Amino acid sequence: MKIIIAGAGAMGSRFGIMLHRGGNDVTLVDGWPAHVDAIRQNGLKANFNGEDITEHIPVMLPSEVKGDTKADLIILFTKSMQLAKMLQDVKPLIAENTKILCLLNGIGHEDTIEKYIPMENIFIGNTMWTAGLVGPGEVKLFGNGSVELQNLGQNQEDAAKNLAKVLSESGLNAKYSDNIHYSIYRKACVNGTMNCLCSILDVNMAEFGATKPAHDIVVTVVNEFAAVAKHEGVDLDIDEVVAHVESCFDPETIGKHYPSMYQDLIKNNRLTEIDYINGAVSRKGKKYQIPTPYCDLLTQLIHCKEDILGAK
Ligand SMILES: NC(=O)C1=CN([C@@H]2O[C@H](COP(=O)(O)OP(=O)(O)OC[C@H]3O[C@@H](n4cnc5c(N)ncnc54)[C@H](OP(=O)(O)O)[C@@H]3O)[C@@H](O)[C@H]2O)C=CC1
Ligand SMILES: CC(C)(CO)C(=O)C(=O)O
Repeated sequence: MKIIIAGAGAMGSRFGIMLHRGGNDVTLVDGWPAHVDAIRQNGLKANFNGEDITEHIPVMLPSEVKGDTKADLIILFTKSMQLAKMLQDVKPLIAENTKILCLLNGIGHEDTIEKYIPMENIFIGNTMWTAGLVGPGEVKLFGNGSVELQNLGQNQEDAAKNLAKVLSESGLNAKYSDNIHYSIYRKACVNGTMNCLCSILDVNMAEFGATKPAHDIVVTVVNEFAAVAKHEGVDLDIDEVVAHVESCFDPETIGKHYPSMYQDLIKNNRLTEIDYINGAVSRKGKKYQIPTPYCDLLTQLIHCKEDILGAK
């Protein structure tokens, strides 16, 4: 399958490497010139579960995208703030049947994608895989993960199941979800706790989980997400979601991971996706007249930290 990874940072590199090793025709598109140059010159280097590997995958800057070969599948892996621009940049690669799969963290990305792509070609989901950029052209990949996805358009269920099969054949452990908005809110609860709290407290997920107040904070934040989700027809099972969030504390699985927001803000002084996670819940809370004090404060604290660190 001809697959374009649109946004080949940490996660795009993971998916690119695994799909390429799985025999797919993969091309990376990324806007960071130093990263693109390094991949071109030396291949994409990864420490993959302890083993050092180099994968030689074609790579382009968005400005180099041409429409000579169309993609069967484009997997979006930008940061939320870069999504609209990337959709414009990859337009020449999109044919009538090109499927678009969005696995970004955050809530409501379909509202952006719908402006560029016909509904029948949009597939949305989320992933529990992790990845870290070590530097240009180099990533660190460890642990296990999974993907859930679903079609947005009608009568596209078989296509969604086929996409899950293609990903799973490359070891990405993907499954079709018959209620992806539930899965997205459930995953957003992980990010709405782990990402901001690890960034504010300067810890990994296992270290946060080992603190006494961790459980109470997780329960309160999940309740705020659930109250808002209910207004959108998504009825979260709060105990199950709390258990899912707390499964991230396990140092034997992904507990030693520093969430992507930590990598952005603390490691690289880059702006964060907070407005698409806790910030989205705060905005929706105001709209539905539901108090979301923890999400409001966590959003503001992350914005304070962005200002203090001069994040760009
Ligand atoms: N990392 C993780 O473990 C996980 C991340 N996610 C989600 O996946 C999506 C992609 O995240 P992730 O792969 O972590 O994003 P990255 O920050 O690793 O990459 C995203 C883009 O940011 C730019 N970039 C990254 N680092 C630098 C740098 N130091 N200097 C200049 N540009 C840089 C690059 O594009 P450009 O230059 O064009 O800006 C890159 O394509 C997000 O929605 C995230 O929340 C989901 C699960 C786990
Ligand atoms: C790995 C995980 C689940 C941690 O919150 C994540 O999605 C991220 O790092 O952004």
